[in-house]
Amino acid sequence: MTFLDIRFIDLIDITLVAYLMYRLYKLIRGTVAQNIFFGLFAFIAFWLFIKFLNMELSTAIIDNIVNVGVIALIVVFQQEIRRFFLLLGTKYNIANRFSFEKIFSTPSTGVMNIYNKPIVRTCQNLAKTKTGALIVISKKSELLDYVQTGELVNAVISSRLLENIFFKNSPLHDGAVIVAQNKIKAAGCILPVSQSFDLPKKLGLRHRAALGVTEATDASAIVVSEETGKISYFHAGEINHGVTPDELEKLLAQEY
Ligand SMILES: Nc1ncnc2c1ncn2[C@@H]1O[C@H](COP(=O)(O)OP(=O)(O)OP(=O)(O)O)[C@@H](O)[C@H]1O
Repeated sequence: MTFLDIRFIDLIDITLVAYLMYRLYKLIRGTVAQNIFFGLFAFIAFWLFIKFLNMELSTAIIDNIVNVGVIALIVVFQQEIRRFFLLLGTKYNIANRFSFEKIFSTPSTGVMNIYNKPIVRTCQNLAKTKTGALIVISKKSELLDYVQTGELVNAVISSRLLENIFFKNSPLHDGAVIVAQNKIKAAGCILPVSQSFDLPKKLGLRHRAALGVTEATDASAIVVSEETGKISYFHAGEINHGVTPDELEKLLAQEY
C-alpha cells in the first residue's frame, strides 16, 4: 500500500513541520491569535478530511477559499509574522555570526556581567522608594529601533545615573532605559506593548511594554513597580514577578 510507504525524508519533513508549528504556537500562546490559530487548524483538518472522502463539490469550494486564504492569513497574522521573522533574524543572525567584530572582539552587544551588580543595586534602591522603572538589557540585537524613540545617553553604567534617570521629576523618567554595549544607551524609549492575556490584569502598561520587548527580541527587561515596589524580570516573553535582588542577580547571570 503506497499510503504507508514512508521514506526517511518524510520523517524529516514531518519533524520540521511539527517543530515549526510548535514555534508558531509558542509565539502566539496567550494572544488573540491563538484562537485564530486553533480555528485555522480545525478548518485545515476539515478540508483534508473532505478531500480524503473525495467530496468534490465541497472540496472545490474550500479549495477556492484556501487559494485566497494565504493573503487573508498574512493580513490576520501580520504582527505575529513580523515578530517571527524579527526573532529568527535576531536569534540566528548569520551576518553577526561570521562578522569580523565577533571573531576578534566582543561576543555580545549586551552587558558584561560586571554591570549586573549596579543594575541590581539600582532596582533594589528604586524598589525601596517605590520609584517606577523599566530597564531593557540588550543581548545580540542592539535594539536600535527602540533606542531611536528615546534620548541618546551613551554613558557608563552606574547605579547613581540610573537612579537619577528614574527620579520622578527627571525629564527622562518616563519610558524605558536601554542598556547595550556596556553603556546606558538611551532613556525615555517607547517599547512595543504585549497583547498577551497571560499577564495578570493588575499589571499595567510598564509591565506590558517589558513583556512586549522580550517577546519581540532576545533582550531581557526589568520593571520596578511604582505601585507596589515589586521587581519583575522578563525574558523571552516570560515574567518572573516579585523577585528579590538576589534572585534578580541570579537571573541576570544566566543571560549575561
Ligand atoms: N510602551 C511603553 N514603552 C515604555 N514605557 C512605557 C510604555 N507604556 C508605558 N510606559 C511607562 O509606564 C508608565 C505607566 O505605567 P503603568 O502605571 O501603566 O504601568 P504598571 O505596569 O501598572 O506599572 P506600576 O506598577 O509602576 O504602576 C508610563 O509612565 C511610562 O513611563
